[in-house]
Amino acid sequence: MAFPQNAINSVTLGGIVQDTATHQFVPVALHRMTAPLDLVSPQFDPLVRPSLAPFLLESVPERLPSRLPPPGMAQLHCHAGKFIGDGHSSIVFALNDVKLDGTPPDERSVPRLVVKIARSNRLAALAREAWFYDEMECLQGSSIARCYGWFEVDLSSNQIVPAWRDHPAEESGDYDHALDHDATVHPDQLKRTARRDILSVLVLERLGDKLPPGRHSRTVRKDIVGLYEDASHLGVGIAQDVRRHNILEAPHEQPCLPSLASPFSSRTHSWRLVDFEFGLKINYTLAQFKRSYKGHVRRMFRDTEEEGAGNIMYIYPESEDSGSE
Ligand SMILES: Nc1ncnc2c1ncn2[C@@H]1O[C@H](COP(=O)(O)OP(=O)(O)OP(=O)(O)O)[C@@H](O)[C@H]1O
Repeated sequence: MAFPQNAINSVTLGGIVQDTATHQFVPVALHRMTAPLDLVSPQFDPLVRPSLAPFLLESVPERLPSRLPPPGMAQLHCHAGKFIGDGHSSIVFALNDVKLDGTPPDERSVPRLVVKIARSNRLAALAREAWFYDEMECLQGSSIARCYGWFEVDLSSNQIVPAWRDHPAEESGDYDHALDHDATVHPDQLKRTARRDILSVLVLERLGDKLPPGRHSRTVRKDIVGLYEDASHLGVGIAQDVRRHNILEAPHEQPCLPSLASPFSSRTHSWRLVDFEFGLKINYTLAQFKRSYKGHVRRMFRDTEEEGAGNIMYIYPESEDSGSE
């Protein structure tokens, strides 16, 4: 039986929140959040000269209607397990002991899951990412991970999240740079930047390994370029964050769901994208998107190859190159 991405209404999550008095981990109940449609303000580059017509659309493409059924009321019970990875904004754990409405889920319809936990000072970034998962619903399961929802709970004064301390961000600045990507910052987002007492998470399908360092075949390169191309069809640019850490293998460890064909290219990808907090919704034509992501993807493959050859960790320079492959 199908288990749609909006079937879960609440999450009871163990292994993340600790009681400061007893030092015991306590389960917490998170409720489903809905990102308002205007949470992310689209960028609009005006078509000031006819010569810009190949690059700019007259308006930003509207969100495609959702194909999901009405939201469900399922309760997910789970426990945070192995640490999988982290970044500027979040910490990701595998989910274990998953139960839906009290029973283990049907493995044919519910994949292995992860929980992506916002750092206490990156609540706005996670909200932005949740918005992009909604915006790209038709790519979930083909070019991006399936997202089973955005959930939150207010923490009480005697609750802490040890993961925030145990997996600190590399840079300690408090400012949430995800907000730089909005022309107008939504009032909800401004409120979120002032809070430090919310546990905010995304529940995502668990994908495979990151794109490894080394030289990649033409087939892999084409597959990955196709992921960015798919997002462009929705007016979504994610070229700002092209890094091999955000390109993960499509899942193949059971239980997992089959990869779907891209609704735009009909190709079934072997790779998927994650991490959309720096996404842009913008009035670019496909040609302009291609100009923007191709250079970033080419540079990412070049760095990945050099990293494989010499174990060099690349710090990306500010300047961008672009052009066709
Ligand atoms: N759905 C997933 N399945 C498996 N691993 C994942 C998944 N999502 C994220 N990860 C792992 O967790 C790491 C951190 O996730 P992500 O890059 O989304 O975090 P972030 O804090 O938004 O990162 P950034 O530093 O780019 O802002 C990823 O590099 C990846 O290894």
